[in-house]
Amino acid sequence: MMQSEQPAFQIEGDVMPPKAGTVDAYLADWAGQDGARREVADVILALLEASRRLAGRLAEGALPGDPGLPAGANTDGDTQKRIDVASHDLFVELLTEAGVAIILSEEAAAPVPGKAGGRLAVAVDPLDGSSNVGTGAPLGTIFSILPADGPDPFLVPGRRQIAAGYVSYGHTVDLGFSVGHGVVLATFSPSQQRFLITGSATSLAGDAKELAFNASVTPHLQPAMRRFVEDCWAGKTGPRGKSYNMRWLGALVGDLHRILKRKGLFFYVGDARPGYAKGRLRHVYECNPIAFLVEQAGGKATDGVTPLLDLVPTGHHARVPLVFGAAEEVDAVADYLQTGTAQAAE
Ligand SMILES: O=P(O)(O)OC[C@H]1O[C@](O)(COP(=O)(O)O)[C@@H](O)[C@@H]1O
Ligand SMILES: [Mg+2]
Ligand SMILES: [Mg+2]
Repeated sequence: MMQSEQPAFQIEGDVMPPKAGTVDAYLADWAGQDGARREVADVILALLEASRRLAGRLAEGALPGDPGLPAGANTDGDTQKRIDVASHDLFVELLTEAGVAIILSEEAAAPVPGKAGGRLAVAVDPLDGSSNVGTGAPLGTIFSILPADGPDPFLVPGRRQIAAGYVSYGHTVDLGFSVGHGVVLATFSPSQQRFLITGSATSLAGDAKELAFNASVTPHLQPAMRRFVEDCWAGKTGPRGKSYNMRWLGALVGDLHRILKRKGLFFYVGDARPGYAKGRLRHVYECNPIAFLVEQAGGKATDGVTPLLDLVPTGHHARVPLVFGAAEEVDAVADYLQTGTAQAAE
């Protein structure tokens, strides 16, 4: 697992705005003759191939056999479904083939060794939102690519990520990824069996008017967060001065994709329910890639106050509170949490 004898894995270069075409062509252009970039591109292509196969299986639903049948439990105590386990196996197999040294997945207690001598580590939530399986609502895959070095490649600040991305399995199969030059968006074309670039993420530099959070936890939120929510719902004449709408898909990747397309604010912070002191979402393979993508789109991602990418995960499956989206909304949450009052609102 430790590749400390290897040279540091560095990716540098100019910004390359996406242009129409396939993701394969974009990555080939981006990588050029650069060996390190080529390795990253190959890993992203392996992730996309796994996603393509997973999307095909998801589209068949229960016709060949119910993918939602229970198959065990993961380290977080979540019930695993057959499709959780199958998607884990698929991603580990293709990532190992692509030369990844070590893989951290939501569905395995410890990181899984991949290819000996590989220089990259991948953290992945192979199937996000799996409580949606069988309902037709969106599901997702989310991934983070890191250098496979140091005592533990995953227990490092998220700023060390080289690339991150997701695939959202909704009525379209959508990809968002970043190699550190903005967020490229693409949609899978079933007729061409390729991801085709559709553009880049909407700028998240300003404000937004859509909230995404599990509203059923409102009574358990700490007072400052409850006040934030109440002030948002108070609308134009309330302290936040505008009307908010609510969207919650129950799949983080789906909410992320919507926010990258048309802005918004997502939060899953700590609450008073047993086991939820740090929310529900896992630092390494859910929150870090999201923070990387959101910052690349001009937005912010914090644990409520501190930029998430500056924090060191306390364990492979550790949870962390997550607030992300349009920069001004994320700042407003931090103001409420720090002052405990509505004086955050202008
Ligand atoms: O409905 P809940 O339990 O509050 O949590 C929903 C959240 O949990 C998740 O389903 C966790 O991800 P997994 O399905 O990969 O465990 C997120 O996608 C979603 O945002
Ligand atoms: Mg998840
Ligand atoms: Mg999952």
